[in-house]
Amino acid sequence: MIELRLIKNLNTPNGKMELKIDLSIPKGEISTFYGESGAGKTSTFRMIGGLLSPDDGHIVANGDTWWDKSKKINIKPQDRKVGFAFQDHALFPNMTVRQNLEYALKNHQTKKEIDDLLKEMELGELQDKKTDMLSGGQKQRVSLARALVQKPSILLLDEPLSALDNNMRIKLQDFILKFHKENKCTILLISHDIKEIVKLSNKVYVLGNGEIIKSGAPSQIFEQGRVDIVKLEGTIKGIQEKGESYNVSISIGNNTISIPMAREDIKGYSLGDTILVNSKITDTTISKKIKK
Ligand SMILES: Nc1ncnc2c1ncn2[C@@H]1O[C@H](COP(=O)(O)OP(=O)(O)OP(=O)(O)O)[C@@H](O)[C@H]1O
Repeated sequence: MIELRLIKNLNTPNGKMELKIDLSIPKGEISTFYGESGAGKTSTFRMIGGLLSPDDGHIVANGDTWWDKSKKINIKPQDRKVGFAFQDHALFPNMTVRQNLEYALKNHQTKKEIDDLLKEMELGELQDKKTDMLSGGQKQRVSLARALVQKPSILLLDEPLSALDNNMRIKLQDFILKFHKENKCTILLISHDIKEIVKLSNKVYVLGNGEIIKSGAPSQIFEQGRVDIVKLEGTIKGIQEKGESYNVSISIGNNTISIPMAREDIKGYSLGDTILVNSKITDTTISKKIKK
């Protein structure tokens, strides 16, 4: 659990904005911050990471106080058990990809952990390249890899996949889910991509003008806006007869949704099938996945 009570006066192009966050973020989940540009998402993450000082409040992460105005506590960024991938990447430009990752290794960790990460994130071929030679998307992948090296219990990911092509983006979304499952860490994500948010998040906090204006499960948040969610890949986890129709539960990344289906529509589908979930969350159908 991360307890956040943050007050910070920010200077925006439209004048002063008071960022005011009062939240308890559940442990072990993926929670996403979503909202208009300039709402204060990155500033919130920078305060959790210790890169920006709040004006008032406290930050308590899994029982450890990282910052508390009244108790005069301010733990250094490197002593907070947090990994972060920020939009500016903050890589060492004159070091290679591998050296950037090795720099983050803790004493007890072995170089094999870097090898595994390079392989999983398809960075092997780039490992000896200096990071200032890389494209924006490649830098973004290195920055994400570096955040994961120490297997931190809390990860702050500020639009970690925004510069990637669709294929790589989907691969790394799956990798983030796998990493989350294996390490049981708490992930805080900033994303503008609704498909990505629905796939990855347990909970969404919508930030507007420095305050949380809405929070809930992704389906609740995006249902209200009737946002198109086209073609998300899922797996059939359950088919339950309910009178004349069926309830089909489908896992999509970190979420499970349940949709009603008529007897004739369910023919040809079985447990474990990988399917595509089409259209709006509020009006969902499924279709066969075409094998490439
Ligand atoms: N150290 C600071 N002191 C004062 N104001 C700041 C500081 N850092 C950022 N700001 C201002 O705070 C506002 C919110 O910025 P922030 O980057 O947190 O928003 P955001 O929601 O992450 O936006 P985006 O989605 O565009 O990244 C901006 O107008 C920014 O100029």
